[in-house]
Amino acid sequence: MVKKKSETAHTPMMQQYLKIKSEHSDCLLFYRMGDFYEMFFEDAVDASKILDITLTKRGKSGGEDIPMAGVPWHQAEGYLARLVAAGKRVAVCEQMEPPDGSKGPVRREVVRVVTSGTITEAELLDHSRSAPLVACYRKGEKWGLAAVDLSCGHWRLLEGSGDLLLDEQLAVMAPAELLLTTSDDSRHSVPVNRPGDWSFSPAVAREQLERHFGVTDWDSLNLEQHEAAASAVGAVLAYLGQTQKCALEHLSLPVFAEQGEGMRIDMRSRRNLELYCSLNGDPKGGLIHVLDESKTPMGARLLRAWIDRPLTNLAELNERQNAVQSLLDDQEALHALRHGLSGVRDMERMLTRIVLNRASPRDYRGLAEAMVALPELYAIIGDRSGLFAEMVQAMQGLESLAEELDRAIIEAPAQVFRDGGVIREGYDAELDRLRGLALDADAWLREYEAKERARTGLANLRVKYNKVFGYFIEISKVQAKDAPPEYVRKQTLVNAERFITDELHRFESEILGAKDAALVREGELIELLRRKLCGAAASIQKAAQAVAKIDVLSCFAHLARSYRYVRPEVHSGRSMKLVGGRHPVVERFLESDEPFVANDTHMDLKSRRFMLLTGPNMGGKSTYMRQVAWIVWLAHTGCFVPADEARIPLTRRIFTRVGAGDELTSGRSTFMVEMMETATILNQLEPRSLVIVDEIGRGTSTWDGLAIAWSVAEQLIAAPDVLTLFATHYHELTELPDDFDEAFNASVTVREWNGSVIFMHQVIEDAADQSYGIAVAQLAGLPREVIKRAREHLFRLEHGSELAAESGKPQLGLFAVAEKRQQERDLERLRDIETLLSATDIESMRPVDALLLLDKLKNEVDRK
Ligand SMILES: Nc1ncnc2c1ncn2[C@@H]1O[C@H](COP(=O)(O)OP(=O)(O)OP(=O)(O)O)[C@@H](O)[C@H]1O
Repeated sequence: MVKKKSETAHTPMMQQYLKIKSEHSDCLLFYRMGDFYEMFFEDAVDASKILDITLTKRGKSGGEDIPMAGVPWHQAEGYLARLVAAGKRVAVCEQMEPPDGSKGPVRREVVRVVTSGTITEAELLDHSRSAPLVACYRKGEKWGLAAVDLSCGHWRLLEGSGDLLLDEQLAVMAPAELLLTTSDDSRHSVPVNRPGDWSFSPAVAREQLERHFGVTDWDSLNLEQHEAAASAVGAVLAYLGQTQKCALEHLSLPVFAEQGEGMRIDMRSRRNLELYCSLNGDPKGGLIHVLDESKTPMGARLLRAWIDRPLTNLAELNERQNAVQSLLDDQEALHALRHGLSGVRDMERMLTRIVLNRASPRDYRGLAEAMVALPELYAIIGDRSGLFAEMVQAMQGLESLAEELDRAIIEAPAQVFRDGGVIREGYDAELDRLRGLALDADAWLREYEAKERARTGLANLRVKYNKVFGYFIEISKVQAKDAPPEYVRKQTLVNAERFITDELHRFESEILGAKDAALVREGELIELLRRKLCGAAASIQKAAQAVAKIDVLSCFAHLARSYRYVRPEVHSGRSMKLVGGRHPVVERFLESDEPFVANDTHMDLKSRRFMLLTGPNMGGKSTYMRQVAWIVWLAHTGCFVPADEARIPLTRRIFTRVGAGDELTSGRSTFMVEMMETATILNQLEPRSLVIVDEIGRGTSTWDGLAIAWSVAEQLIAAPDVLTLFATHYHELTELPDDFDEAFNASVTVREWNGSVIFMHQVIEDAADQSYGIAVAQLAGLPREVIKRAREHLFRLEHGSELAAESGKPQLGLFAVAEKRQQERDLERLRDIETLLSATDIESMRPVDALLLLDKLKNEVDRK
């Protein structure tokens, strides 16, 4: 702990620092001093460790050195990123006036608090995903969420009830920062802030909306009926007010749109299906990576959002599919669109930085280029109807602003405004004049010199410049006496006299001031442009969203064309027909000499609602089941699907239980995770669910495992309106179709050749004949001795009863063993009850003890 001396003993600057720091005690303070942001005391010590920068000292406090560390202002972004990533909040304190040596320290103010949910700098953000600030308001079971992506200006408001749905929605939103009320003690892995319960209120939302957006028509936001969401909006806006301290014109209005539920897929299933990354954490193995062939950052983010939140509204889905089809049918337009899109940079985030006054000259240039590209894009789209009509409309009307911005900003501006030169020549006459003044100074001086020589007749009159006197006229000693009276003598040298004139003086102040004046003029022009852009912010955001949509739709069309995806027919019936289905990720990563084997899937609610999939390890069961899940999922996003033909029932939920790794860090074993996933499925099943179960009951004894798998399978078969694909290594389960008409067997084929196995990856409608586990183990390189011994054991186990009959010892069948164990356990329990009762003296018992005993006995019985 660094001791602080009383404030009066500090320099005025340090007093100012301490005052500002005390107002932002929960933040690290970036205190602007000239070209650096300096940090002092503990902030300096912390930052020097996190950023690996030198810790120095400046002045003393209580007799001890004050630690200091600093970062150059023009490199602040990278340092901010690292501090925020390390969980810090940083208050950025700027000099609010030019330094003036005569008075005390210059006025400084905190202009912004950087937190993980309020970052806007390109370097600190992943272009392909949004990182929203989310406020969560809870009242009993009910909750409201308000998510705002400050860097793009989008809102998303949700309401619902129950923790399960809330956790699911929060996980999909993936907030960068969460705002909670003080009573909300839920645990989260993202930074949490509690901005004060007062701010979670519709009244605050109203007041803030009026202040920031001039909104008085509260009804238009549809928040009146959604108090929980409105309360969350209040918290977000109040927090942004506290941390951003500037206008937020780029934010769209927080309108509560009835989103309908959409398809629900819990976070575990998303992980199991490898949506964002492969199970081993590699993003390249995730579906998003494989599908994201978008051209713009806005497109990449929207693609993720569409895949993240599949639709269950058939009309909306159809609109998307129609748009994709229309581009697929017009290759020329598709090619031209994708070409046009590739030059469009991140309009949304550049605009945000411009509105928040944090932009670099390159943001202005980038936005100019993006806006200039819009007419070309809507010209290609032409008069297509449906979704396209809306998009074209959103992109129109910005032409003159785009033209002006393009005319104003040079082609390749510098990273910072400091040295000027950002505005093009010819854009502003006054700027051109000021710049011209500086440039033409030499010519003017030569002209002036010639004019004065001619006027005075002094042949050796010279106009010169030095740093001490500035511009002056020098005349040799001999001729100096003939200098005209308006020449004012400034200095006498051995051989010459130096003079100044009013005209020269005026010129000098103009020249010396011209550069500064040009910079100031440029600043004014940029500010004017900025205001115009702020005024058009909502339209530009809409245009950016239209660009994002065009990008995603053309990406879908491109995927369909490049990888042979077909348009799925999503229908309100219950049957599924996939012909030649493929796994979108696996098919891309296979070596070229190893083609992906396409497979069909036919399911319906009557006789084919439960597929029991058996077959050897490595046979392709997991791949097959995931491919079915992916095709169903993608079909609900508007994306075409990897198959030759696809007819898919409208699906409301996808559940998966897929061989998870241990979640040791969360203190759960493999078996525990398996059971939790299974419980989630069985407890939440609802009509129109698709269930994928890839192995169940492996982490425990064979008997327990088989018994659990069997009863889970029965439950799934009985569930109304649910389609299930169930892979297992328990061959005993292949008997299920004998007992249930709704179930059928399928297996992945394998061939034996020269004592080895060859995986055919073909799914056929039959149970697997054997398991090939030992053959796969041999392929994996298990020592020969172990394989040999395993074969002997296998033979003994498989022929156990025959061997036993031969040896005279009785052998029990699978269920006979389980039954015998159960009997033994029952007997044991009965003995426990007997012992308890015989040790009881009823005579001496108080009524309450009798009741307690009864309760104990009942528990024993219930345990059964
Ligand atoms: N249809 C297919 N066409 C081509 N290769 C495939 C196909 N399906 C699977 N494969 C290949 O086989 C490998 C193993 O497949 P998968 O993991 O699906 O087998 P599995 O039967 O689930 O095995 P296990 O029971 O051990 O989990 C995959 O990584 C893939 O390389």
